Amino acid sequence: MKYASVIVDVPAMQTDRSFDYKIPEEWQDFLTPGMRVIVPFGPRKVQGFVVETKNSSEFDRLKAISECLDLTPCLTPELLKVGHWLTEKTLCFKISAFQAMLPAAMKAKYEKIVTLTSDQSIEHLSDQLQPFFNKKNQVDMKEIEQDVPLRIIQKDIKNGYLELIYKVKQKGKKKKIRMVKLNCSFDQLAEKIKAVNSNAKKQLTVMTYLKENGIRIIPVADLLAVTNVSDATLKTLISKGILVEEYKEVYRDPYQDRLFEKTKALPLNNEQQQAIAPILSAVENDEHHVFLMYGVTGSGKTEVYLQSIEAVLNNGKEAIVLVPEISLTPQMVNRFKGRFGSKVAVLHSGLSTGEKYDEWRKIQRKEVQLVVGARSAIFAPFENLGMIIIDEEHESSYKQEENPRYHARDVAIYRAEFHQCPVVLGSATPTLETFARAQKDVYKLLTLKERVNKRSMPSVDIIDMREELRSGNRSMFSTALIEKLTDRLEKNEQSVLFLNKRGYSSFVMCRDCGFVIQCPHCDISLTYHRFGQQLKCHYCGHEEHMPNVCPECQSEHIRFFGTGTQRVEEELVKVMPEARIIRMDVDTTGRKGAHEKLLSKFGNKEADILLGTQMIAKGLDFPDVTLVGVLTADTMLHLPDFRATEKTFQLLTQVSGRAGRHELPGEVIIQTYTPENYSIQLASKYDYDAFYEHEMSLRKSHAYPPYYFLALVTVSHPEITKVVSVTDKIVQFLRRNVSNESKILGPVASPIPRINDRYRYQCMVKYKREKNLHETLRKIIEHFQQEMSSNDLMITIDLSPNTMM
Ligand SMILES: Nc1ncnc2c1ncn2[C@@H]1O[C@H](COP(=O)(O)OP(=O)(O)OP(=O)(O)O)[C@@H](O)[C@H]1O
Ligand SMILES: [Zn+2]
Ligand SMILES: [Zn+2]
Repeated sequence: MKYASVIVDVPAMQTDRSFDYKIPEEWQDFLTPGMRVIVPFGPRKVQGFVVETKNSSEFDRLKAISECLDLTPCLTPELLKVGHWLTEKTLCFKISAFQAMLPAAMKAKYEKIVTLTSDQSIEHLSDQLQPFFNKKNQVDMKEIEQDVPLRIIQKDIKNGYLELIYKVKQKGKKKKIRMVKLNCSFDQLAEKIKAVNSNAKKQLTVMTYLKENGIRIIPVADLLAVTNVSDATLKTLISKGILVEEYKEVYRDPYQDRLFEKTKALPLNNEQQQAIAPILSAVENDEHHVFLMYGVTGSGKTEVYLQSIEAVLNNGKEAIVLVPEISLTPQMVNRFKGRFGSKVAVLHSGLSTGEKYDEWRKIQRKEVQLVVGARSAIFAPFENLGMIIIDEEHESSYKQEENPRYHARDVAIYRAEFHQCPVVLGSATPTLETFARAQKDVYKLLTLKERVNKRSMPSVDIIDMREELRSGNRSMFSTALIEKLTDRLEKNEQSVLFLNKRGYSSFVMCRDCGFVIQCPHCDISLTYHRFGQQLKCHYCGHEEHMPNVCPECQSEHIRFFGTGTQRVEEELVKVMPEARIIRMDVDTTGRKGAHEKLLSKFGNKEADILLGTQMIAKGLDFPDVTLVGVLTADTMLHLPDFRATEKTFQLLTQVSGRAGRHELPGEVIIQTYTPENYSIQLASKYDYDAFYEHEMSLRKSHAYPPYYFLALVTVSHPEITKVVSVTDKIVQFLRRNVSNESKILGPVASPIPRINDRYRYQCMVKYKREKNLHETLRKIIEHFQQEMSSNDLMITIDLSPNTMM
């Protein structure tokens, strides 16, 4: 008898371990760890992951596995290890860790389909399977399962003749394209052409086209386009039996119809050569090191990545490149596709569930060797990893803000250790944590001090907006900014205007009584969206219509405050009516592909000014951009977050880096109400080193990372008294169980004290060494387990909190 240990999909403390099941006879040969199964669990049947198979079990009276969901493991042995580690590291349930590593398609409802890998495969199929594929190349798994044992199907999958795929039940998603196929030989076609009535010109056109070009099968859309006939003509040919219709599954590659200009490795300059040498040596010798490539904007970091990857692929290994979601622009993707073509899979949240699954399958089937993607691409199921690159290492989006609360950088280092390969972290403004490690030689520091071709960094002017106001300028643009924008317009150069929206929204306030409209469920003001005159809550999604009068005092003087991009655009049109403006924000980029269209319009110089939010801060590389304006530099400075200054510094540096990247020199204007703030001052001088020193001393005196580690416990419940008493108990328990060296802050209300009608309290542990902290935190969860499942209590623990919100 064989047994399987299974982690079941019941996310709770009591079930957060593996359970043993019997493996039915017919599946014993092929059931391997990493496959998903359905098992009886109490009165129900649940999904689970097989984590181990074995010949004996210490338990008796075991139930048997009811169903196998995979015929190929969806998690490699290494990823299973990563899952266990994630559980330890982030205190999440094992099942959450495993599920986080799979594409969404495999968590949704789906049908299982078995398909032939190619037309020739049918000849090699087992006798029992052949009949299913005589007429079609895709068969529902349910049909086959009834007659053919799974191990026979699995054998043909292993041999590469069949593939099992999951088809997500999705509405309106196109995953097949309509094709027409010739239903006779070319000789027969020639006969038919002679026989056709010469009045049927359109039919003749189609038939002749197919014959002369030797085409047997073609997408309908293409055929219609080249022959200029209508669908009705094809229908006639189909009804005559000359053509047959067929739907063919295609990879939903969103970049498929773009052509990539092939690029070649550029000769590296001196600094680049010095930076790449140790990386290449690690690749050659299969050594695990973490490199920090600290290079100013435009210093050619990406070129170094590309050539390092080339070495990895030449070595027969695979690579993962993480880039922040918002800089995963077509421009960025093109740089990788241009160099590595079809060896690249791209994973980002703009793809549909099906598209993501297609890209993931390319990795699993070893059809690609390189993945470029956002955070979750770190779980790409490569088995022969040769390098992991994290571009813009400092980006906060690398941390997942829901369970499992992991940081992609930690996962990268863990995986790279396993594969004995290098990790390259790149940034012009590394996080203090990372830079501190590089200073201590835990990470190897590689420095690119100069821009490519010794181009100078753009010069930065800080404009004090309070001065502007005093001298009578009440608009949102300083005199200097307007002057420079006008100058660029005259010279036919381009400008980028950046509006820092984070932590700053357009709220609605009554000018008479000062009443601010708040979300009825959360203690936060609603954000005004001009589109549809709606007020929205960014935390719970609540929406309401903009009122005409103040709900408090009935005054009509109720207005929205704050500067949305739309407002800026309107104001800008007033002062510079002749400028062509492209606005990029959530409203203009909501539709799929819109982002890309707007950027390529700007790239083609169909506009003079690109106006946008965070979205335009990164990765953009346009040769004619010579001016960058930051409208309000300080909106983020005042967030209740110890990283607020660091984030401001990073953002200002990134934005400034968009100007003067090619032949033309660049200029930057930073408008601010707090010009004396050191992060603004030092960003304007590109002085990361001084910023690092200054910020480190503050972190030290306030006991924040990187000097201390943090653990944040957040408690929420619909009743405030409950929240307070639970948080209080937690704090007391922590005090009894951590060392004197550690500091415990709280209980206090969270910076947003109520979300979605739930009150929120928190406490924080600051510690240097605390061997038993995980253990202690686990005990807390265990203690409240009962109330968490029955009494609507929620406790979340974040062991690397990014924000304090
Ligand atoms: N060795 C080289 N010779 C000539 N041009 C180069 C070289 N390396 C990079 N470049 C070019 O210089 C420009 C800036 O390089 P790249 O985008 O790689 O810099 P980066 O450091 O990644 O920038 P950022 O972090 O600001 O996005 C690009 O247009 C790139 O093609
Ligand atoms: Zn009022
Ligand atoms: Zn709300």
